[in-house]
Amino acid sequence: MVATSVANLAALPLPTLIGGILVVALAAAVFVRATANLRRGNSPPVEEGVPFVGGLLKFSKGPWHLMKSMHSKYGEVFTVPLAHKRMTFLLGPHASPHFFNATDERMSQTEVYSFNVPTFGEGVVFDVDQRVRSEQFRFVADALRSSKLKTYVPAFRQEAEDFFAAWGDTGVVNLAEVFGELIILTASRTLMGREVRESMFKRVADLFHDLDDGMRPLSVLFPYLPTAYHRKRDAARAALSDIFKSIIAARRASGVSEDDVLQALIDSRYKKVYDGRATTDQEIVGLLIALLFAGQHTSSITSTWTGLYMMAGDQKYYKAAEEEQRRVIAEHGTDITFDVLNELDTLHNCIQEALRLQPPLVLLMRYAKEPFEVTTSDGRSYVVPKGDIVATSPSFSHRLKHVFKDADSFQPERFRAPREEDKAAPFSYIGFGGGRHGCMGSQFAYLQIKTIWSVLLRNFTFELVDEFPEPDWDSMVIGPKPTRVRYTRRRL
Ligand code: HEM
Repeated sequence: MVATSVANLAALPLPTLIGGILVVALAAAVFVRATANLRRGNSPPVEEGVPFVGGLLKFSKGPWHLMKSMHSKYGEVFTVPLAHKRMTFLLGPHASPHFFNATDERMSQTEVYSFNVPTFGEGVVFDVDQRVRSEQFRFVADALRSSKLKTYVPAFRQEAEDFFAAWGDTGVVNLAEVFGELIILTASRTLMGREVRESMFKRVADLFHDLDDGMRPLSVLFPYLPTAYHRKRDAARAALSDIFKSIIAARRASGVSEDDVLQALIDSRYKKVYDGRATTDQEIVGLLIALLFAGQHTSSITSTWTGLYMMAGDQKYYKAAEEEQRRVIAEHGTDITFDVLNELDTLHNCIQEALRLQPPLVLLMRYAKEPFEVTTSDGRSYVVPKGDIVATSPSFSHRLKHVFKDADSFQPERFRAPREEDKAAPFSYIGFGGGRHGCMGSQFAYLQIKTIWSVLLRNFTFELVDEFPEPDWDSMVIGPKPTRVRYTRRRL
């Protein structure tokens, strides 16, 4: 039967044959799409004109333009085909609660963030099931709770003062580079521990650099591709693991307990899984690396933007933050403590506003494990099908003009009464994410950035040498393009 049909086809003139094939292919495509839509119910609008690869190309230029054009065309919920996948966006405080409030059984992180496994290591975070992960995050939450954070402030201060003591009376620096170096120093003291800071900082910082350099846009799709960067990453991961395992062994042998996150992870025990055993060395190293990754670029980028916005224009906000420092010095003396940092509302709001305008994590993602319904602010209901990557975006949500007045301008006072624009609706402000997986290090980050900027405000004035920068969309975590500033030493 098949043979006969093929013979008949072969007898047809070529143009007729090609035409016939095209008609059949077109009909098949229409049928597949129509039945797919039926199968999916009323799924969100898809950018039909964009072929698979087209979405990817637009995306590779930075997701901002793609989100802007799709949002103006379709509203808060839409789907973009990305290579062989579909990414459905839920943008703004009306649609994004579906993202932030969903249980892990409905919207999972594992599928979309598992590219981190070669970096963080096996047996932790995205390499384990949800029950184990939530226990491991409990260890992290304990290590970062307020009573512990208080003890980290003197270390932040010491590192910042020593670092800036090496600056001259005046000079020109790239702030992003400065904070990149300083944040790994503070992290080494408070997260990795005294041993690393005192005797092997340079080696660990170099290894961390190689590990970080091995995480590139290509690694998201192909984390195990045998590239030179990935090989260096794997070697750095193994070397870091050896270093930390020997530190852990020495601490266990000596019985000495330190005040740092490493110690908190060593002392952690599972409650609901693994028969209540303690963390293994491999898990401790993996969690520590995951924390370094979560906090390093995000904090250094936010420190940089905070400074750049404060010193831009007529320096209105730099002067206001200086005034605030004068006030706390008059009240409490020159010490920088946990309680003093908690009084710095102006500086706090400047950091918050820098993070609103320039959140380093532009897209947050999950994987839809089951279909779910979402209703837009104008009453349209869609069913997002199982298997979609679901994304929301701090950068996009933070610029919505109906949520934030004059959304493109730097106005730290928007967070204070009577405006309090971030509180008008849940999930309006998502620089630290929110809901079930909100950032566990937000308080740590605020304390660290406030300490560093307090030291700077008390000792230097700044001016921009270059134009105010654009974001650099080529990186994984988005920061400003290199920008030079001039510092001048003075005492407040
Ligand atoms: C300005 C600095 C920071 C920013 C902007 C930031 C931002 C974020 C965001 C947006 C998320 C949510 C990710 C998602 O929903 O997929 C997140 C999660 C997380 N962050 Fe941060 N972060 C910062 C600093 C830190 C620091 C310093 C630490 C630790 C020392 C940290 C630890 C974590 C952890 C453990 C999670 C995962 C929480 C979970 O999945 O349940 N972050 N962060």
